[in-house]
Amino acid sequence: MPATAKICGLSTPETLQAALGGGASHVGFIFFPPSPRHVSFDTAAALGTRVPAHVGKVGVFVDPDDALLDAAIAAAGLNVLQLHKTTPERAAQIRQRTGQEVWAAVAIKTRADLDTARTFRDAADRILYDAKTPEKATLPGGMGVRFDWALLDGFRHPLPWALSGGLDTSNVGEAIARTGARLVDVSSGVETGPGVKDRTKIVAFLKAVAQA
Ligand SMILES: O=C(O)c1ccccc1N[C@@H]1O[C@H](COP(=O)(O)O)[C@@H](O)[C@H]1O
Repeated sequence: MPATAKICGLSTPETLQAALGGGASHVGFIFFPPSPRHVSFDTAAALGTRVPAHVGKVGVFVDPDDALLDAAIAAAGLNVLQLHKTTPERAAQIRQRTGQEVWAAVAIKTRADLDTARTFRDAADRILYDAKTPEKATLPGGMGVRFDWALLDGFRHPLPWALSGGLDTSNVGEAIARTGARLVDVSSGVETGPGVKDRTKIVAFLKAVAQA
């Protein structure tokens, strides 16, 4: 079975269509105002209606409150919540309250950072290994930062998982071969500038994943 891919940070019908037409298993919408990929509820609603039922609709959040989650779920018809900078306790509460699938983003720079993944064992449905962005960065993701994939060698994953952080068409094949990832996630690697998704890059990325 080939690996599957989530295209994250979509904000236009054209780039969403490129992701769907190229065979993405998941599409992601960012609900974090400081991000250049942030979408309004109206935009998310318009995009959400175009996504067929077999494709996962992932909302990306940074330690969200209940009001934001409820509004985003209702607007876009989300079925996955990707949580950054959110404690296991809060993630478990969100999962219980919303009944949604929860992905816990775990920021990796050193092997010790993998310990955090274990803390989500009973709180999330999937771990998303992402690279740690610089200390003072505004965004906890979406910056094209990659971590050392060798850190995952021999790690007993506590949950199903996905690989993220600095992936693009040129390195995703190697990333899949090196880590054994069955699901990969990309944002800035399919852009021409911050928040500007490129249809050609999306299609090329998905082709590289399918061929890996
Ligand atoms: O993309 C963003 O702006 C963003 C904002 C807040 C939290 C997460 C965000 N992006 C996530 O980070 C990963 C990695 O991005 P990249 O491929 O390295 O650019 C991405 O998949 C998003 O899920």
